[in-house]
Amino acid sequence: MSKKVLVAYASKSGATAGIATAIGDELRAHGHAVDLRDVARVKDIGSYDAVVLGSALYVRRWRRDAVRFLRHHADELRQRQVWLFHSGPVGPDKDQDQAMPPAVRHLAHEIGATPAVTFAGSLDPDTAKGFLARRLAAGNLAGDSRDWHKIRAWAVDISAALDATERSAWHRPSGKPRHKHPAGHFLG
Ligand SMILES: Cc1cc2nc3c(=O)[nH]c(=O)nc-3n(C[C@H](O)[C@H](O)[C@H](O)COP(=O)(O)O)c2cc1C
Repeated sequence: MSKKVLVAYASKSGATAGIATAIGDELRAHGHAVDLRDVARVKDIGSYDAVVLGSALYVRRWRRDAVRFLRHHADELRQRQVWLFHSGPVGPDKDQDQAMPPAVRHLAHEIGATPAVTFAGSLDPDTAKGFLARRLAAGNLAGDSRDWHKIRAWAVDISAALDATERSAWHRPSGKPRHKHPAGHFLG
């Protein structure tokens, strides 16, 4: 059954936005209605059945707009299926899973989401913003490490979980947070 999905991202130099676009495309290809948005522009999530949120990692932190979104919409997110990802590692460490920043881990627990999936990122000398980014992009971290196969496979798993679940099953008017994704062990 088709679901309405918000795919939101917090991206400084475009790599995470590209990952979110690929996820949105895959969900659409599987019949879901997708809104792809910069998270800073999302005001209302009331019309969505599910939310996919991704942030770039900078100095082990999520972008502020993504954390703000989780905090601001925590009550509504708790009533929905939510998947989180972050985009970060580049260069020799591109395959290393990254820990969720403590604030994000806390919020993810609050809303009952499984831990964020790590996707390798991209550091492009042409789009790097800021002195430090440009310096790093001039060294051996430069390049696009995004693994489109892994990203699309994750989106396919999300689509399958959406298909398998009636929205009403996620509505929890009250009570303590609990894990919502029975399939979370292979999604997270
Ligand atoms: C100054 C700086 C700090 C970074 N810190 C981290 C980090 O702590 N962990 C990580 O995995 N990647 C880190 N990265 C890599 C970025 O997360 C990666 O380039 C990402 O894909 C950028 O996403 P964006 O283009 O959407 O902003 C850092 C990059 C820069 C330039």
